[in-house]
Amino acid sequence: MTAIRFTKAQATGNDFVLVSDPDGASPLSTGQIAALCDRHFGVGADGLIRAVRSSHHPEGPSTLAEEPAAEWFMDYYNADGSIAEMCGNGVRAFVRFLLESGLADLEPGDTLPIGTRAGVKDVQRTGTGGFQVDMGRWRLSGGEPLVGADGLEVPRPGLGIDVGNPHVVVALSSREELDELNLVPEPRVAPVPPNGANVEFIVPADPLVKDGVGRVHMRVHERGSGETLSCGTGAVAAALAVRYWAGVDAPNHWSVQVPGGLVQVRMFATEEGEHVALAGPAELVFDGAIALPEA
Ligand SMILES: N[C@@H](CCC[C@H](N)C(=O)O)C(=O)O
Repeated sequence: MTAIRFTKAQATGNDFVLVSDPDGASPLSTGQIAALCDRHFGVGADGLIRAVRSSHHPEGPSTLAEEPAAEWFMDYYNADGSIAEMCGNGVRAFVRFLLESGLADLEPGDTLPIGTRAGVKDVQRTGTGGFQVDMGRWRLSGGEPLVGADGLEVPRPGLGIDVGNPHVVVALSSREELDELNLVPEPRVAPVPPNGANVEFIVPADPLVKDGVGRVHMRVHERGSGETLSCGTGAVAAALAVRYWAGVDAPNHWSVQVPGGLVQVRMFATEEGEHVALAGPAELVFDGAIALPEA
């Protein structure tokens, strides 16, 4: 059995195993990824990220055609080994890893473009030591499915939103209802989304808007990972959904409280239409080596 070196990272409690494979020479099987992410027999994480040079990744040609400066590709997998298009917390952890490994530089005010399956994402440092990611365009998608969950007496309507990966956001009536949800069983979405979905349950804070910033509490069940302490793309979808429901006077800056901390979501105009950005912290936790099971 060969050993693999890894770094463990977290971003508002959403945790990741990061492995460096600059030449894309060591792809991991679904079973190997699930074994590394296993919290009892492996490192334990919500997802795994391979750092691959875009020039050596199968999706590299489209990445480099979009942005030739996107040297690094975030090759993201969920804890069960399934592929995801994008991870908002993961991209901040990925940039922290690139910087601390000496694989990239990012001066305050500069931008580091990162390749993902959902296109190139521009990352900047924030004034508080974290990172802000321009998540790009978003769209309503998947209609208004009904969502059932352990703890809800009857299914509730959700709102489908695509922010590079699929989400369904469900509004609950109180903090008690949010706290009492059991998100170990996967929420039931009907009709079933063709590619699955991450499901966010939200409750507006009281007051909803304070000092011009919208505020919302969120819990999430992630596709391929189960309940997590945070989901960056989920926080973006939650803020977009609440703004959509709140109407024309709703703010374009939202603070999303998740079990693992606080992230900021901002909507802003660009030449190609509205973009949405996500900001928050990301830290490396420890390095190690672990035996890699046969593929
Ligand atoms: N935790 C991530 C999202 C990871 C991917 C997701 N589970 C999916 O399958 O789409 C985030 O911070 O956005």
